[in-house]
Amino acid sequence: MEVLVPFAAERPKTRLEPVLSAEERAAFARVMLADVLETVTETGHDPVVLSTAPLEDRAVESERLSREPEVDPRGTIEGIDPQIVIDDRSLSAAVGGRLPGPGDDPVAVVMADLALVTPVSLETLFEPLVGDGPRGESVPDVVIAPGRGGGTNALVVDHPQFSVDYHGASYRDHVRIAREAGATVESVDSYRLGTDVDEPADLVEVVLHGEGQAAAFLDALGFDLETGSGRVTVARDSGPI
Ligand SMILES: Nc1nc2c(ncn2[C@@H]2O[C@H](COP(=O)(O)OP(=O)(O)OP(=O)(O)O)[C@@H](O)[C@H]2O)c(=O)[nH]1
Ligand SMILES: C[C@H](OP(=O)(O)O)C(=O)O
Repeated sequence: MEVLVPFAAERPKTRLEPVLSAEERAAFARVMLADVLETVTETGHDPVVLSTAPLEDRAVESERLSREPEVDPRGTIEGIDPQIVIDDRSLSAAVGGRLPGPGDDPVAVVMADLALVTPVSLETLFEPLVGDGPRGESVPDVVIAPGRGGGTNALVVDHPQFSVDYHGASYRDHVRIAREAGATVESVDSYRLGTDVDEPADLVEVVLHGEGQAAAFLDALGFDLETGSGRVTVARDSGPI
């Protein structure tokens, strides 16, 4: 099964602008990508990065980041060597171009900003379609991991008529598209798969529960929890550089 990891290499993570500089956002996106690629590999699948631009071109020259020996701002993916496909079309067009046709193997799509993803959580996505359990009529054609806020954080597709329409309330759109295509859908109930890192508030989850390079990256930049009478937030020990 092909596991696609879409990646916006240019100007990524704009919604983190209140807490990270443009260079830090680019580096953080790369580090989260590295965590996702490592996790996909640990499940026994070979990830394919579907990137808007070559990754080599994204220089990261942050003075502060270069002073952090613990953190590689490009993300360490030693020994993984993922296939990288460049496609500068929109997200939906690029992913849609690689979905399975009649008779093809299933294709999975796992977003690059799932900084909490673990092999166990990813298996809950893969299991219904490509797991070792008994095959039967209950095997779904499409498995979806919804993201908080209406998005689609991960998918496995085994139906030739299914298509993608990302952005907005794409979870609802994908359920509708599947039904209209005559495909059966299963939804995955997972905190880790449901947590994509879009906004400053999402960094709380990474600081609290992250186990990979993304959590180490935030720690190196001085992020920590800020607790008070209201909801927990994050703060960093200096402003963006
Ligand atoms: N290949 C490809 N991947 C994309 C594109 N847009 C977003 N992605 C990836 O899709 C996933 C979800 O992206 P979003 O959170 O919607 O967008 P983002 O660019 O990461 O962040 P924002 O700028 O804050 O919207 C991430 O893995 C992105 O890297 C695109 O146009 N092409
Ligand atoms: C791509 C988009 O991601 P979000 O903006 O919801 O993180 C979606 O899941 O449709």
